[in-house]
Amino acid sequence: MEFRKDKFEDFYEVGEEIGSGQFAVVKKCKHLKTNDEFAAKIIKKKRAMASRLGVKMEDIKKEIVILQEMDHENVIRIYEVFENKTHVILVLELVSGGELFDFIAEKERLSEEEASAFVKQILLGIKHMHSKRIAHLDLKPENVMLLNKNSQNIKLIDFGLSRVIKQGEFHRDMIGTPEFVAPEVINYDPLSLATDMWSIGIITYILLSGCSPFSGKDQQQTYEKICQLTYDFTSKYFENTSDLAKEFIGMLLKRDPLSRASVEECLNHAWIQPS
Ligand SMILES: Cc1ccc2c(c1)c1c3c(c(C)cc1n2CCCN)C(=O)NC3=O
Repeated sequence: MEFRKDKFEDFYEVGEEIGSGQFAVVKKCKHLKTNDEFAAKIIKKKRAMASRLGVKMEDIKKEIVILQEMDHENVIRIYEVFENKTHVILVLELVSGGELFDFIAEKERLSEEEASAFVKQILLGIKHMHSKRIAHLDLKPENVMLLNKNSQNIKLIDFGLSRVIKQGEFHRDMIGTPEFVAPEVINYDPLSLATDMWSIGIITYILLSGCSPFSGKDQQQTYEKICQLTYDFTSKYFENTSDLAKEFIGMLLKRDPLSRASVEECLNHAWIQPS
């Protein structure tokens, strides 16, 4: 797989930084010829084998291959890739609505109709990924972006941890964000497409209540709560939540990955907006 070796700045005007991670920053950029705006994810290449800084080219290529396979309105698109001595630059579709995380924070909680509409869009994006045997493995409100302010349209981003899960094959990997990882991640048991379904259960719980079912005072306590599956709907925020919504969450927050609802079963569940 070859990437453009031209100088990125000769074709794009680099704008403000809009995000940053361990070895990558995301900046707005403008295509000089067309004036179209994009998001540039600038990933630092790992220089030497011994170095801990940067991302291995094979992992960068895995993310790019997964992005190039995506073709769905609820999944962010990749347009082109530049590479220089020190970095790889992914030119990605820009969304301007910000993170679902911030949207929830501002609104405190959402109505069940709003929550169900968001969850449906996440399910449609995940259905597309799972249809290609790709698990996201880092689903959380920070990785669900709104197309624009106050729109119900969302796009899934950040496939740095995504994996192709071949039929019957399992991956073991300690990845993801503590609050959103499924028990099998903590127990180093096989990961699968069902690992994403657990995270969708967590996201739904947060959309409806504003609180996170397993978050503890530290990572250790969070992991314990996840493995003991100690969650409930007693929080005052669930007083007016329908049994249908609780049933939907209940069919996802199951310890055994094989007993969790699939993305199709979720889309057919009565709580998901018919439309
Ligand atoms: C308006 C805005 C603000 C922050 C953004 C983005 C867009 C954004 C984007 C992307 C990524 C990987 C991260 C992004 N971030 C960083 C935060 C993501 N959790 C992306 O692929 N397209 C974006 O618009």
